[in-house]
Amino acid sequence: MGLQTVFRAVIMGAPGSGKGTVSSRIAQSFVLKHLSSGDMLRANIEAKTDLGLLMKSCIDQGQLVPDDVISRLILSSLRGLEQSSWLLDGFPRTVAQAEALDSVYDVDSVINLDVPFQTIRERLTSRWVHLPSGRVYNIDFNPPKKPGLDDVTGEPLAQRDDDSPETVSRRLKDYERQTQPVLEYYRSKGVLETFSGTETNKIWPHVHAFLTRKIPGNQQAVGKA
Ligand SMILES: Nc1nc2c(ncn2[C@@H]2O[C@H](COP(=O)(O)OP(=O)(O)O)[C@@H](O)[C@H]2O)c(=O)[nH]1
Ligand SMILES: Nc1ncnc2c1ncn2[C@@H]1O[C@H](COP(=O)(O)OP(=O)(O)O)[C@@H](O)[C@H]1O
Repeated sequence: MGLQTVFRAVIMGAPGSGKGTVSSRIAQSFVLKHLSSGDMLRANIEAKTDLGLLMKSCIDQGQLVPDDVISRLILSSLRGLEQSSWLLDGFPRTVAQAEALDSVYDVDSVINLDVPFQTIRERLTSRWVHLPSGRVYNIDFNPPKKPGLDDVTGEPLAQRDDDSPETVSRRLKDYERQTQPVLEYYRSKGVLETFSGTETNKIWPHVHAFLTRKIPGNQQAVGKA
């Protein structure tokens, strides 16, 4: 073991709690690889891969995809990243997934974004995404520079099929039933760190301070906070 080691983290929170938004800030401030399960699944749908075609209706309806499918996808993406720090966003979402991850890697920290469901319902109906990159916008919070277009590529933004109010309700219910037990799982391992609030801009400084303590100095991007 060298002096500097890698840092392996998971970011958790209900759909719409800000995982993607906070993850992109983390990826700007620290040297680590951000892997989003939702982005990977949507990329498969866009590219019409066998996996994407198989999973599309499941995802559009707001249902979780089967544990073995997502576990295989994520664990294979982590292969080759043994020497890198990483942040998993959207995985694990069930205890079975957490156990699958655990069988291969120890997780150093789990960042839990705790945001009231009412706040989330309001946010998700005004979420717009650039599907190819996963960049996420919000009409109120972080609107694109040009309405309806991605800031970087200028390509059109889309609303997610699973962000309709009914589907959001279903996703929040599934979150309580299937994902909250994962928080207990990590709490019992002593790696859970919860950040509560209704605004990402207020939560973010606490996440940043926490990671600054946790992440080896050579993996902190200079001049960015
Ligand atoms: N109004 C408001 N919207 C936010 C805030 N933080 C994130 N959002 C938006 O809420 C939506 C959900 O955030 P996202 O990061 O995609 O959450 P995820 O589903 O947990 O990955 C997106 O449209 C974000 O732009 C906030 O503090 N206030
Ligand atoms: N770990 C996972 N297990 C099962 N399904 C997943 C997982 N990650 C993503 N999905 C599928 O992709 C959808 C979108 O996920 P994600 O982009 O993380 O959205 P959000 O956090 O906004 O719910 C989920 O509703 C689910 O259908």
